[in-house]
Amino acid sequence: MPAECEKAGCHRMIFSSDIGIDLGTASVLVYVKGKGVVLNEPSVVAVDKQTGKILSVGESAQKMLGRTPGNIVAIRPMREGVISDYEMTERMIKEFIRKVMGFRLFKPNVVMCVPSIITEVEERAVIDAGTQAGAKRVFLVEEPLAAAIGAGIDIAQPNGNMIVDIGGGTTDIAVISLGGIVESTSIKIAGDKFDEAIIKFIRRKHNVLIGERTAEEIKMQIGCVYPRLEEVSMEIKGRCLMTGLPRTFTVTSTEVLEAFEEVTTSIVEAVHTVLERTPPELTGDISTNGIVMTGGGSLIWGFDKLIAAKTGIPTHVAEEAISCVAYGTGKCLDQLASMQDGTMNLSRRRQMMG
Ligand SMILES: Nc1ncnc2c1ncn2[C@@H]1O[C@H](COP(=O)(O)OP(=O)(O)OP(=O)(O)O)[C@@H](O)[C@H]1O
Repeated sequence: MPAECEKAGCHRMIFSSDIGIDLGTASVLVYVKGKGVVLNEPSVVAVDKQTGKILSVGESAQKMLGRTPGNIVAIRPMREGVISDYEMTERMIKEFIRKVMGFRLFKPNVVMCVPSIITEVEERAVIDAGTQAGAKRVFLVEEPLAAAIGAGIDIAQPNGNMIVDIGGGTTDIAVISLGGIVESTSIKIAGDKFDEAIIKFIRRKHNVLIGERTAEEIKMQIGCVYPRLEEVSMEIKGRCLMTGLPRTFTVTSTEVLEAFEEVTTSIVEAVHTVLERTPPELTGDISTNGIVMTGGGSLIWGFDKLIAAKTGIPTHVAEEAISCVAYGTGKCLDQLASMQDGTMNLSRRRQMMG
């Protein structure tokens, strides 16, 4: 809605755009009302250690990870779904808000998502980082709820749906009915742990050290959590631990499947735990509706097949799995517009004045 500028003597009309932010361990997505998802960048900040000056944020900062000279550090300020470096997170959000909104007289309302199980202190840190970064008010929504909304599930119905959202730092599993979370868990095992598993496996089996980015590439290109019909392989480069020299060698999808086993088992066990705690009526609904997977981690080859095989419940990966949470925060913005009494119609909500 256009609003008149409140500055004395100014009668320009200002358009205030509220925004939704998926503040993730691996990436930040920003949804602007009326425009959709307008930013999707890695959660990385590059800083000059001597001056404290931010050199770059997002895509360009990620290119520096592991490649910086002594005076520059490239930091991932979010770890395992929560803020690990408060100041850097705040500055990163500020930069992303500036990027999508440019100069504005009015501060935007911001809907941000958080894992379904976090402490009050961690929640408070997200709200503070958002307000310090320039939000008028920050509203929090649990990630699996936002993911379900973004995946197109009508969460308001008295009908059980299960969401498995595998991000970079956390996997959130939730059963949703009547607009709220009935059962859920959040484990700190997700995309990053798959990368670590590849690094460890290659060091043990091939005596070669590879970096995080190479591990992520392997995961995306040939990784799998369920046996592929045909084995695929890729040539990679690393540093031989015996000679200290560069070495090129081949890794196969069967090897990666083996490397992933422990991480995959933890996620499947968490899904089982939530299903076991779910009331029988809702379990019946879930077996009819199927399990919906979201988040970048769900794109590892065969995840839907694996969950379906281990639970006996049809499972599918949502379209635009990585953007579901951001779309969900966007749809929550519409609820903000229809708010009469300053509260959001979400199962658990917090709001703070900036
Ligand atoms: N095509 C793909 N195949 C496999 N993994 C992928 C793919 N695309 C992204 N990922 C992985 O998904 C993870 C990031 O997912 P996403 O952006 O949903 O997480 P996030 O929201 O940043 O994290 P969190 O919700 O845990 O805070 C990363 O580990 C990334 O490597």
